[in-house]
Amino acid sequence: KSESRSSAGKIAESAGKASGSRGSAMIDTQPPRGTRDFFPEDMRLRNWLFGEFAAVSQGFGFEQFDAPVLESEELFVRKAGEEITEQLYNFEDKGQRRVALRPELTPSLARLVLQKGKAMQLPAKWFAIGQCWRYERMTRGRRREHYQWNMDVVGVPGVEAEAELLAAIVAFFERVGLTAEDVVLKVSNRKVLQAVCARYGVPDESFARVCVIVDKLDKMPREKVEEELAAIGVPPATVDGVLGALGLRSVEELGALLGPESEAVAELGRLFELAEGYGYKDWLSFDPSVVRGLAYYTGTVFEGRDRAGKLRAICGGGRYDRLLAAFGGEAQPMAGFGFGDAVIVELLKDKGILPAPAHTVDDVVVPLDAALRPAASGIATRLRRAGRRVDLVLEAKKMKWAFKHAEKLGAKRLLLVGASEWERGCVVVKDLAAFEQKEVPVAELAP
Ligand SMILES: CC(=O)Nc1cnc2ccccc2c1
Repeated sequence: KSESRSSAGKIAESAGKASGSRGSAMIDTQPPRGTRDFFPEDMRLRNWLFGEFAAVSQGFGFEQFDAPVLESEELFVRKAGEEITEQLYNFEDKGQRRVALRPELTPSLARLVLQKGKAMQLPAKWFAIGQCWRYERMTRGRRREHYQWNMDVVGVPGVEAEAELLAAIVAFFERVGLTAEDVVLKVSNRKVLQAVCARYGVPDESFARVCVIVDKLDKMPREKVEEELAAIGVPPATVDGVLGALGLRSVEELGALLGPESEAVAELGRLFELAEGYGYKDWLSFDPSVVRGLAYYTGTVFEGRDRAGKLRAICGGGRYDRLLAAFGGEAQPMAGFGFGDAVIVELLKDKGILPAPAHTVDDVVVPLDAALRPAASGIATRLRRAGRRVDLVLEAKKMKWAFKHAEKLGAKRLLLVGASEWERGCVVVKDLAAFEQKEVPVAELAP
């Protein structure tokens, strides 16, 4: 120990010479590119947001899970040209293993369900709040990490699962003060595209890629989308048919196009009927242009958007019944959504309803002389055991300083431990809200 200390001492000493009074040359204090630090005031907002996510999830009877942010790369290797897999934050670790920082939580959920196997109690309703990563070229300058709230239902084949998930999203928006005038949940079903593709003879194995490409329609010019579709063998006539279906304006029109026995029509109709029952129908809008960019969706798809159309999707999700099979497991119906921590904050800011949670404590305790510090520490312990948030002043301070300090902290009470009162087994309690001051026996301190 002393050996390494002295060598560290030597390094510090030599560096000291190099850069004057400071120990060594200043490190770069910024976080890695595309990532964020959470100072206490940022952490208070994040804890508030995650608290709302968790409260809604628990209100719906969902159980929380988590998995490592580091996963085997194979979980995310999909051949559908998704942005999320093209920007995988992947590398080879020191054991020559191909690993990746998770870009989403759903594959980890699937892995846990497969790991649990027969022991899974179905239906399962699980939620998670986890950091997800992507590696974007510097050019875009976009963030490389965000936190995502996920809720998923495993083992329910009917759209009752999606209806429940949409209800949870609406419950969240209502909790944070947003209304159906601010936000719309756009709903569609990939079986629309599937039926149209089948009608035009698009091979099944191209379906996921078609969805990923068509999802880019609102992000790039139509010609570019047509080019990408042609590049995977979807001829222009088919592109017109496919894109035509995305322009439908009602479930009725959809029925006319796909016929009354279409599964998509039945599922969407049932979903809107359930939405009516929940009481959130006003939040929904059938929008066949909603495809979502994840390859594994197989049925219902949805996304939350600000009605002003200023922001990117707030959240998104859908049904993905084939993911477990794709991982070599027994197929189970699954549906879920992801809800990022970035766009929602933008929206709340725009609406002027972003909370600013303050740091506060209940009590400030200060010994009025050094000899009474042990007594003051005991007072703090007593109050903390009673559940009070206590700021114990750790250095010798005058009353005036303590008073200002307590005011700054927004404390409810200032407790002064002074010699004469202590001899009587009391402390002075200043009630900072009622501007009252009284002498209180220690035993009566915890309110
Ligand atoms: C608006 C935003 O920060 N989006 C974002 C940021 N980081 C990510 C990281 C992985 C996957 C998706 C991501 C999405």
